[in-house]
Amino acid sequence: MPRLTVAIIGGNEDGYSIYRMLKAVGDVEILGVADPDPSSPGVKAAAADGVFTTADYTEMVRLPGVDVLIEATGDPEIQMHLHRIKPRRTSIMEARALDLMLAVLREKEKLLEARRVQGELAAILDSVQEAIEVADSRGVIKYVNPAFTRITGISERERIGQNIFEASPDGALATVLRTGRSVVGHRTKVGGSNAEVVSNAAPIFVDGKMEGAVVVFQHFTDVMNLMEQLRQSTSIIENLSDKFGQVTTSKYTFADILGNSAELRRCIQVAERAARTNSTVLLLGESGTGKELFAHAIHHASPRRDKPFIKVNCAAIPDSLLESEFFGYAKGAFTGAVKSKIGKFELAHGGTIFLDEIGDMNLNLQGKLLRVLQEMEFERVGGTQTIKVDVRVIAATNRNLRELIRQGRFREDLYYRLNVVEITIPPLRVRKEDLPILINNLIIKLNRKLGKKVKGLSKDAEEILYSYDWPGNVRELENVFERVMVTVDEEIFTKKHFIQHVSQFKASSERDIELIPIDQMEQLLIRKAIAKFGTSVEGKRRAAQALNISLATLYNKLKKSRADDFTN
Ligand SMILES: Nc1ncnc2c1ncn2[C@@H]1O[C@H](COP(=O)(O)OP(=O)(O)OP(=O)(O)O)[C@@H](O)[C@H]1O
Repeated sequence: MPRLTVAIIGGNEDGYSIYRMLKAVGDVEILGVADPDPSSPGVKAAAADGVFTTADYTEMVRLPGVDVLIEATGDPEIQMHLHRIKPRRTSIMEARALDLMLAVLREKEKLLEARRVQGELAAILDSVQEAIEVADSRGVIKYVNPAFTRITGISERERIGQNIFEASPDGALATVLRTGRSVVGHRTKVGGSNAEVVSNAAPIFVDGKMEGAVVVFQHFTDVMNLMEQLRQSTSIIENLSDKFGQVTTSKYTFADILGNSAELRRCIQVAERAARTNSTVLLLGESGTGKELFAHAIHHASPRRDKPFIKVNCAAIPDSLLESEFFGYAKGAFTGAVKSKIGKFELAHGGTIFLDEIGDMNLNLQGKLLRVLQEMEFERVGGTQTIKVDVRVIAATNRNLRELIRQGRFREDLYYRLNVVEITIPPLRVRKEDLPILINNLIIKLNRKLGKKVKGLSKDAEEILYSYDWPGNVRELENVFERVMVTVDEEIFTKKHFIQHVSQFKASSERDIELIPIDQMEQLLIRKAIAKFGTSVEGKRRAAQALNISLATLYNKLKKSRADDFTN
């Protein structure tokens, strides 16, 4: 088809617009653009495209073979002049006609854009995995994609043109057209096929009027498979994040155990030797002597050091929860078990489990623990799958296990299982030569922590500290120093500071107290501490600290005294 040749006079906005649009029209050739201003957008665009440009519009008239001169300046004088000088075969399109032409061209451009978008959409809809079906407001099916045919076995030719109210009257699409409301997760059989699907459908509104509806669906088994995969992934993630939050490792090494007394050195020696093996260790000793410190150090010096070190305080967890704490529970094991939970033995796999206050565990659980120690396998509470673990066990207690066995409160067989290596850490009162190094270290540590400059102790302070029996052992020593260092702002501590801040010293050295049975005295002190600090968990923690006993021991004593009024 012969090309229509045009020349544009005027490179301003109008000239530029028409230049751009004509450029996009296939069968029009632009021969030149004229404008006295070389920086006008029309002239610049033409020059960039290699199209002839000039400042003199009369040159356009002389261009050989030009069919149409487009006059875009709007200047009547130029228009008249052009009419006079143009060759006969050349037409002139004037500025007024331009608007009409531009409008027509813009419409064409929009149409082309719409076709392009339609093409792209069709390509997308053709490639999605879910089936798509569209019907107009009367229910006439207008579109189905290839996935529709793949899932239902119904071809596009068969389906398009049918009415959805006849083809699938109970389906999501018909429901949406009937109600005007979206449908989510609708499970149905596609009419005319055996495909069971899960669909989502929504109305299509144009200018507030429902023009039709669209449904997207998947094969039911695909959805079920996806849900199963999702469920499995969620459970893996939950387990991992559960585990991540709970796994701990050892915090102390043998270097953190201070003291040069022969008694303590002997314990350290045995513990170091035991660390190199997998043997179960039973740590005995009064409260605050450093049993937990030893457990950390043993794990740290063992080949398991990079694996978890998991502590379970058997006295702090109610009997009813201890079993699931140890072994975890399966989903649905009891009301409230909405998901499964990993237990401490599983968490400790590859590493060490530290069973603190083992003497406080109930007999029933002692039996279960014995089985795990023997076989290293167990089931989660409410679960059926046997879980095998490789865990090194360190147990500790400040109770007299032999006495508990005699009373029938501790299983003898468990005792022998646990005490493969038995280490009894001596109380501080029998190794007072460890006091200087412990005190020095405490002062350095607390100076740093509290921003103080304490240098040491006066002679009389040393005397009183050395003459005291430290029933709460190293923990008590730590608490006494922290209390004094928080409240006293002096570089050298004297006897008076300790007497003032440590009621036990007053009791033993300055005041006569009435003699009453020890257990009654203990209850009195516990009542006093609870009354002072309150019955909240934090209050109990502070009470235990003031009494120089562990929180677990406090709970125990509360339990034993049946002092229900103390407990929450
Ligand atoms: N030899 C030691 N050197 C340095 N610090 C020690 C030593 N012994 C104990 N401690 C410190 O004393 C505090 C109490 O120690 P730990 O908790 O290990 O005692 P425990 O015997 O496990 O007590 P409980 O039986 O009450 O649980 C801790 O802060 C610990 O770091």
